Amino acid sequence: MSQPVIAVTDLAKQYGEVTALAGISLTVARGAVLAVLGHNGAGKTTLIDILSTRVRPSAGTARVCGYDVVQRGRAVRRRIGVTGQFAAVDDTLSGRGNLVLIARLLGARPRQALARATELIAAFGLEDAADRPAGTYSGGMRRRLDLAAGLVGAPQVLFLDEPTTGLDPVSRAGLWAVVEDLAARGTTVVLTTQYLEEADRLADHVVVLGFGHITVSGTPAQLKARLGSRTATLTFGTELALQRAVHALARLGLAPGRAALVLTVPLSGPADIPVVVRALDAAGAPLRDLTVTEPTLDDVYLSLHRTAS
Ligand SMILES: Nc1ncnc2c1ncn2[C@@H]1O[C@H](COP(=O)(O)OP(=O)(O)OP(=O)(O)O)[C@@H](O)[C@H]1O
Repeated sequence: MSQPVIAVTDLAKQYGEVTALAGISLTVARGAVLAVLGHNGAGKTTLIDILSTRVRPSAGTARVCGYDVVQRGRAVRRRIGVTGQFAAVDDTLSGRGNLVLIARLLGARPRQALARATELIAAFGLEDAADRPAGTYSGGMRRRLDLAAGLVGAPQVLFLDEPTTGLDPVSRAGLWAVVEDLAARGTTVVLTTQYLEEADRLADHVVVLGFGHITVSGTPAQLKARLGSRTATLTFGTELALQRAVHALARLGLAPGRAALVLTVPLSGPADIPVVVRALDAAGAPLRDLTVTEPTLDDVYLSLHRTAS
């Protein structure tokens, strides 16, 4: 296996009495997308700040692109992009002007700089406003420009701290497409998010932080399989059929939830569906409809919170 692009070992950060990170270890492979989830104050931003060399760890080590973030900060900074928080946008320049300027500062020729700016403007849906001063942009447009600015240099590793907070659904989808495209081309992405849908959609690996510890870690599918359960929604044509079904399910040890002529039953494995259907048939409780819902990461997250509290 090739070297991980990010390797974190026993990383800890203490702010006075506050333990922001309590000694975490993780690795991220090239081109992978890691989503870091967690409650407010869980340590997500601290992790990003250490990996992007803004904050020094109190203990442990972190390497990005093979370079230690403390010893070789400059080498790390040359290879990463950090969007959102400190991308500087000049209000007097147009959106396009800002992006061209950054590209030029990063060493691109005028024509390349303009091409890169135009590509990013299109990716973030800023075409209509591209030639207006950035100072006239709405909050959401400004945020999109900030994100585009962080991507100008085509970094090897991109850190996105809550990248889509405050974006409308169209802009969010635009950002997701950009992240997917970058990862497909080999850029490693670490993002923090409050949106489980975002982690589910983008991430190869999810780490949930709780009070500075890794509470759970795995692929979105593994987390859902481990902590969520599938639910069967059974719809009946008559009250009689439903009553029979309730008794038949009770004999299987299942306690369904009920609303009108609909029962919802948590399932623990694939074999449960045929078992349930056969039991209902045998009880003379014909089904009008059956749907099975997979757990979402939201379910997983809520279940973790319930366990923690
Ligand atoms: N500069 C600082 N000085 C003192 N305490 C800090 C500092 N930065 C972070 N902390 C504390 O460290 C803990 C972790 O904060 P961090 O910002 O990493 O959490 P987070 O998971 O990003 O939270 P949020 O979702 O609210 O952004 C919190 O208790 C926070 O108050």
